[in-house]
Amino acid sequence: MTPNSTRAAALARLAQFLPAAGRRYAETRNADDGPASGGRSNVSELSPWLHAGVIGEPEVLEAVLGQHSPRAAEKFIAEVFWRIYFKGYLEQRPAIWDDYCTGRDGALAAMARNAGLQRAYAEATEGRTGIEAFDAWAQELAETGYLHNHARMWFASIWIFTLKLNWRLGADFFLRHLMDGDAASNTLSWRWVAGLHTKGKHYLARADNIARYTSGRPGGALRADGLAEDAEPLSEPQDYGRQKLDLPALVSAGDLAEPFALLLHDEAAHHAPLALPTAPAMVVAAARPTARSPGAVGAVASGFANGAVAGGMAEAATAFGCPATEWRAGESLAALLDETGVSRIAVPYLPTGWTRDALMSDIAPLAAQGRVVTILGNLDRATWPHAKAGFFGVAKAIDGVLAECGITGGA
Ligand SMILES: Cc1cc2nc3c(=O)[nH]c(=O)nc-3n(C[C@H](O)[C@H](O)[C@H](O)COP(=O)(O)OP(=O)(O)OC[C@H]3O[C@@H](n4cnc5c(N)ncnc54)[C@H](O)[C@@H]3O)c2cc1C
Repeated sequence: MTPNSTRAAALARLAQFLPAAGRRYAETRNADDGPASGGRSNVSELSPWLHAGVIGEPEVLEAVLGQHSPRAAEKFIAEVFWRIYFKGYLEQRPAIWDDYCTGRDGALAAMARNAGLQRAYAEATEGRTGIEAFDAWAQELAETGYLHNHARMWFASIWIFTLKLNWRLGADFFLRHLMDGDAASNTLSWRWVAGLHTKGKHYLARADNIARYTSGRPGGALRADGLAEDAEPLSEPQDYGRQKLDLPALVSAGDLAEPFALLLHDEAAHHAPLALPTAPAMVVAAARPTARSPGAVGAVASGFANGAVAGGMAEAATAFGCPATEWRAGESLAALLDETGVSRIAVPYLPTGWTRDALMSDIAPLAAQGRVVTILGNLDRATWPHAKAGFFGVAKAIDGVLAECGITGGA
């Protein structure tokens, strides 16, 4: 069953998790206790809604700071900023995404010519490697569309260093199945595990660590025999230079004075986090989960994305009392707008990744005609300039950014 992608479900989950977002999170977040029908108790599981823009980071941080001191919530706040950091980092090095796509396509083509690789890939993705922990996570991912952060690190490490499979194929497997599949967090986390993000510093999974942090699973601790324990980090010839951020201007009510359409997409599926200064004359909804990969996208991940965008479209139409229409893949956005008689369109910022790749060729000509108003949230705008290199640059800016954005928890 596809989990409920509505904003009401996101807000309910936030409310349920809030009491645990302080010291409890800091102390227990590393444990992978397995899926739980009422939700895990030590991590928020908010990532699918955050990725889809059904709920926004500012409101999550505001709610957490409303219940916990900045000190007690420090760990949780930092994790939310990791998401924003990765986005800002990729925005300044978009070639990493382009090279990932090219490398993934090359790896898929190489696999199509190699029966041994096909077998190894099938064993890994179907959970038949014989490494108990890895196999459990492969199946859990396909069934639930979610993995705990620690499980993602161990899984990626075993994929790269023990099974010696191409990291891009693993990143692609994640994107095809994670409800929260995100071009920035996923690509850069796989690169981090491989030793490519922080050059020369890789993450090696260890059986004792896995057993310790999976001991709370219903079936007991997971075994992971035969892991590569002294593999070298991966390396690559490229050195990705940083390009200047080119952020859109702040949007004022004047920019949206004329009738405009609001675009909702895979990474901004709900109008509420956008806090529009004026109401749109119509809503246009574009869900493109199949653009995540040339391969088949899992039913749970695509169901969540399609549900989030369709639900967001219906809720926006009701909230603004305006018509709504779907913009399907292959249709012309310009033609769709011409039919409705609305000339301008407000587009929530399309970060580097497949959503931008899938939609931008239609949006760019409209932008060149001055018909597009791009909306970028204040928190991203304030944080991204700090995402120049390592996370440290963002970590030390967190207090200032929160103050600048007025995120105080009501204090
Ligand atoms: C190999 C690998 C691939 C990953 N792929 C993705 C991905 O495609 N999409 C994605 O959203 N996250 C990804 N992550 C990061 C992280 O694992 C998930 O964000 C987190 O597990 C989501 O669960 P949660 O909502 O319960 O997190 P919580 O622990 O409750 O954290 C709250 C929020 O903070 C953010 N967050 C937490 N940890 C991280 C992190 N390490 N990096 C970035 N953001 C973080 C998420 O938005 C999360 O919802 C990946 C990590 C690894 C190691």
